[in-house]
Amino acid sequence: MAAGGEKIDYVFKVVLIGDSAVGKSQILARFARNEFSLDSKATIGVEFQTRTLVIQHKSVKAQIWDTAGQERYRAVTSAYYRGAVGALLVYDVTKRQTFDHIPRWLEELRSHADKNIVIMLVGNKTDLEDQRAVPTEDAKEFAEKENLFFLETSALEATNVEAAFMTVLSEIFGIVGKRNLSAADSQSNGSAAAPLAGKKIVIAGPAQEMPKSKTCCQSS
Ligand SMILES: Nc1nc2c(ncn2[C@@H]2O[C@H](COP(=O)(O)OP(=O)(O)OP(=O)(O)O)[C@@H](O)[C@H]2O)c(=O)[nH]1
Repeated sequence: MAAGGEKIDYVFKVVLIGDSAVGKSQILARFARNEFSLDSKATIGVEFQTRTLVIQHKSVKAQIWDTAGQERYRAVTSAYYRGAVGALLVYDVTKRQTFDHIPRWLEELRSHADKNIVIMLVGNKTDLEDQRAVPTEDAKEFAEKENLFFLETSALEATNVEAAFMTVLSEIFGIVGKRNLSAADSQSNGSAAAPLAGKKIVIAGPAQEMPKSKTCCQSS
């Protein structure tokens, strides 16, 4: 649930990548609005949606970016990955080719995104079990080898979509939390975020910490 809409502690940018028609837009629709559409149109360019959640009493705005799997509709790659702290690398469990292309997507991700980006491999459309072409074990093995999180989902049945995002966001939260702790340790005045106060969100490094707003600090 959104934390009242007024106070955001963190904004985490997460990108969705994978071949066309694996279900990226529907995974996003399920997570952001709890919606699903069977006649989903191919994405052209880039879109994003947000959802605000609470993780360990902090309000986290997940900004999820979705782009076209089709090469001709893809936007400038480096801009898409800039500032991303998490990624869902999606294939369709009923289409072997979409899984075979995963190493290419991973390579693109690793060459454009921050090296500490948290990556989740996602096998979507598990509701079509009778058409399965990618055994769970194959994907699990690949994920272990490449050090990725792994889950199978169904955007249609709302299976594991929440878990996929929550795993990535919680992991990012853990990393950012640790980093902020060490930043506070190294600054004797402990005011690491103070120079940003009152300004717009600054995309600096892989994660963004929101400055505390006036409303937040006066009322608390
Ligand atoms: N059965 C089933 N169909 C799904 C699921 N997720 C998506 N689809 C369908 O698969 C088709 C493609 O879904 P999209 O979400 O548009 O795929 P995409 O990866 O965003 O495609 P691009 O925008 O071209 O990159 C649509 O017809 C969806 O309704 C799922 O979990 N189960």
